[in-house]
Amino acid sequence: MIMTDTFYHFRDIRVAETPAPSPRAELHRELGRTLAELNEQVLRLDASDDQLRDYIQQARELKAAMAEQGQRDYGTTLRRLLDGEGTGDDVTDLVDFEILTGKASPLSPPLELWLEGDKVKGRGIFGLAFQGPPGRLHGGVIGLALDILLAKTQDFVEQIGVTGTLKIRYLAGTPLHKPVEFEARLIRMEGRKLICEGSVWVEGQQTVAAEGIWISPRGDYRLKPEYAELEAAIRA
Ligand SMILES: CCCCCCCCCCCC(=O)SCCNC(=O)CCNC(=O)[C@H](O)C(C)(C)COP(=O)(O)OP(=O)(O)OC[C@H]1O[C@@H](n2cnc3c(N)ncnc32)[C@H](O)[C@@H]1OP(=O)(O)O
Repeated sequence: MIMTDTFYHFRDIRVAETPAPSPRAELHRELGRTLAELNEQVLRLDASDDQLRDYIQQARELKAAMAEQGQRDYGTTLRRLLDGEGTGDDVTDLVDFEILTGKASPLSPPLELWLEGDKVKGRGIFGLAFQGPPGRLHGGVIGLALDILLAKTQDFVEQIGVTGTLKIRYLAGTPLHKPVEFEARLIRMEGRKLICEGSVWVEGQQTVAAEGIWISPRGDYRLKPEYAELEAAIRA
């Protein structure tokens, strides 16, 4: 574990964003990327039965070798963060393995998300593993991406809640292998409800529109003091 002078609290963590990764976190990202590439490679692999048996054996041996290392405990990491004593490695341990956005997850393109002014922005290139209709991104994967994108509007506010309602209108197919751009913003807050909207774009054409309602389990949503200037934008 890398020791640093900076400690993180769970509430400081932004969806899909981390501090600068440590060398260990960089290696996890490289391993995750390599496994994601392997996942693309395995699709309809044109190998003989003998070759496939050999790959199965190799994959089992790799899994067994990794299993001997064990896995760091999620609960312990989360506890340190909830106590405000999390390290940068604790943050990457949580954020980097999230589905779709985690930079060390083999289940991620990855989809990158960031805040820009009063908006959440995102970008990702999706491969064949994410295919729905031929050559197009699966609508359910788009739904997952929108769920994470819209959840990130909660970076602007105090409280973190769960998806209550997510309405999606698919306007056109979203192609694989091309940069897909995402955008979301806060519309308004009503007590424990946060209302937001998002969109998906490819080469300047909008392919998807979404509206969401997030529910805070306890406590009303309100803007973080550093985003107080959004008040005018979300009322406009
Ligand atoms: C520390 C680690 C944290 C970690 C948190 C990390 C979050 C990561 C999230 C990842 C994304 C997910 O996968 S989230 C997982 C998918 N979502 C879920 O599993 C949610 C399942 N549903 C629930 O748990 C519940 O139904 C809730 C919490 C959403 C609502 O229950 P409740 O708290 O009893 O709400 P209730 O009092 O009835 O209603 C409060 C207000 O919200 C409205 N409302 C209630 N439900 C909904 C709804 N589904 N859609 C729209 N609006 C709704 C009501 O009309 C009311 O409005 P008014 O009368 O006041 O106007």
